[in-house]
Amino acid sequence: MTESLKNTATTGTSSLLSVGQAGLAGIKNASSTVANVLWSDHLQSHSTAFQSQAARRGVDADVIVIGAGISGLAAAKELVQRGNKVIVLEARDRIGGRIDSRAIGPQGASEGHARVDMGASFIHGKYDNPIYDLAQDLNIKVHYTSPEGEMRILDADGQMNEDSANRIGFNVSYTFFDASRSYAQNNDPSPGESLASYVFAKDSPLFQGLDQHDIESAADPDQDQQPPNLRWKAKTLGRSFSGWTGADLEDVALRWWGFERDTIGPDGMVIGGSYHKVVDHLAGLVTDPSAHKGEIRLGEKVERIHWDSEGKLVEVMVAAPGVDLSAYSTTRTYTASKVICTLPLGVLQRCPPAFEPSLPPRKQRAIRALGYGLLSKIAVRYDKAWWKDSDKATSYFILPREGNITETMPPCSPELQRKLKPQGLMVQNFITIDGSAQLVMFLGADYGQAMEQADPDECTQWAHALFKRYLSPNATSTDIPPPIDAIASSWSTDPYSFNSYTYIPSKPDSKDGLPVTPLDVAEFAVPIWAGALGFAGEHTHPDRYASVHGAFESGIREGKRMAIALDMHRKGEE
Ligand SMILES: Cc1cc2nc3c(=O)[nH]c(=O)nc-3n(C[C@H](O)[C@H](O)[C@H](O)COP(=O)(O)OP(=O)(O)OC[C@H]3O[C@@H](n4cnc5c(N)ncnc54)[C@H](O)[C@@H]3O)c2cc1C
Repeated sequence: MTESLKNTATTGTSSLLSVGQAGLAGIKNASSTVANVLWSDHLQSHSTAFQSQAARRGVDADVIVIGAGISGLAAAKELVQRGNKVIVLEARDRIGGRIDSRAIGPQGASEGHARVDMGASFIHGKYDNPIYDLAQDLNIKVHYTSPEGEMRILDADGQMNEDSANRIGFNVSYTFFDASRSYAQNNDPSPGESLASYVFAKDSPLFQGLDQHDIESAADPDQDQQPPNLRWKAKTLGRSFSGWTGADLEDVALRWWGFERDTIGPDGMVIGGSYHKVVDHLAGLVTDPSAHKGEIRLGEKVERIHWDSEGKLVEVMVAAPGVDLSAYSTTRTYTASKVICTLPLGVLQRCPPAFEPSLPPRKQRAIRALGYGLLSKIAVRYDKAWWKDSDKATSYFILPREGNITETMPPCSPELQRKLKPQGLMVQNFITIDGSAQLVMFLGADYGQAMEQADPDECTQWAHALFKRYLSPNATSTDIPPPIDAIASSWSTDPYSFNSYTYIPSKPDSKDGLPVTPLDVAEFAVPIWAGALGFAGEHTHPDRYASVHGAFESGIREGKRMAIALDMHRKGEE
């Protein structure tokens, strides 16, 4: 956060750092105090007009939206376009939340220079997906993997022939995306059964067609033993899908796997770290200067949400991050008829604001019981690409080596290493727009935790060594340049996210002992406080949780619902 933001937030004077189409550059360069000051000046006039209208009604806005991630921005856009006054309160000094197109390299985030998407980078499903449609409208380049797949399974020893690699690759994606889903639907797995119990079962399609001898003589990979036969490789590759679920497959419920009605068609990778264009576009619509209806305020951490049921108002109290809440005079209160809360599940679980009155038991159960997993990334940038297929959005899967399963484990203590199960690592060739070359490693669940706890420089060296060994095993070290930059994510400790996305766990709720189901996700979509407090965010969409498109749709859903309620109120139809 910049000094100017910190100051305004703690003194309680105006921190009217809003986002407007013309001002997006100011937001992107939020580290530049000069840009902020200039932008604040511009906003003073904009907000004065806004406040004088609101003041007449004794409230700051019709609706306050908490969080400027994609769900909050979608909700705010919907409300503004339907004629409502909206303030979006965002704790960070940037918009986008778990969409985080980070500048990498010396030039910063100016247009045409390198960025990398450290949060969402794929558009999952081409059809029935509003994010794909938006990307088309905004001319965002999306790379679609061909049906044959630009997927390379890599074995540092070069022992695996192409046929075996293809077979394993097919088995893993078929088992994970098709067979397990139809098994769960056509059978009646108990709520406690895990996705792993099907995927790694002895007769699982994961092992179909693999060498019979290998299958019979397979050692249990969990026993930290040799031999890396094909069955073992398929299993370690299968484990790398903890990046997809955010959790070990042992922790994900089989029963609800494939229950969702999700988007259709292939996944596409957003090129050049440009996912931010989607949120920038929505922010522009929210703060459209011709409408003067919406504002986005950064550096406003919501600490308390109070419903005045008699006055039919909701008060939202904000504090500068780190400010002691007992010093209420240093905070600011916003008042509105309604509030939409898009705080991530991780924030609601670990560091929620005070809800007054407290959240009803069913909402509390949903918060407690749902799983919230981790996907981490480390992006390493080079002057030029030295690996094959650097012009394609290739996914490389690095498999552990025989006799050296710790090599593919992030740098961590021997105790932690003993807890990690051997698993493959997905590395994405990340297509840039500035001519530089980037490799991004995806690490799910425990691997992500270990990486995010480690020293970033050590992680970079570890990732670089793995890339060298696996992506170009025959090159001499002089052929391969050292990295020029690297960024590692920190989603697990980020106080505005605390991990990455929702999953439905196989473990029952710790308090009532009952199974967790998609109804717990649906529970979030139910507004409370006589409709004054609504909820949006990826964790509130039973069909499309854990995704950008799900979060977006949840925001549109809540924005629309509140706009209708406000219209009815204005017409006296309540
Ligand atoms: C590493 C990673 C990779 C991913 N990859 C993909 C992908 O490829 N494709 C895909 O579809 N999805 C992906 N996802 C999931 C997707 O990014 C999320 O589902 C989606 O962006 C969530 O949007 P949201 O609006 O629900 O939440 P968020 O984006 O988290 O928005 C919530 C906002 O609330 C703010 N906030 C938090 N606390 C406070 C507070 N106290 N006061 C005020 N504001 C607060 C946060 O700063 C944040 O801006 C990925 C996520 C991660 C982390």
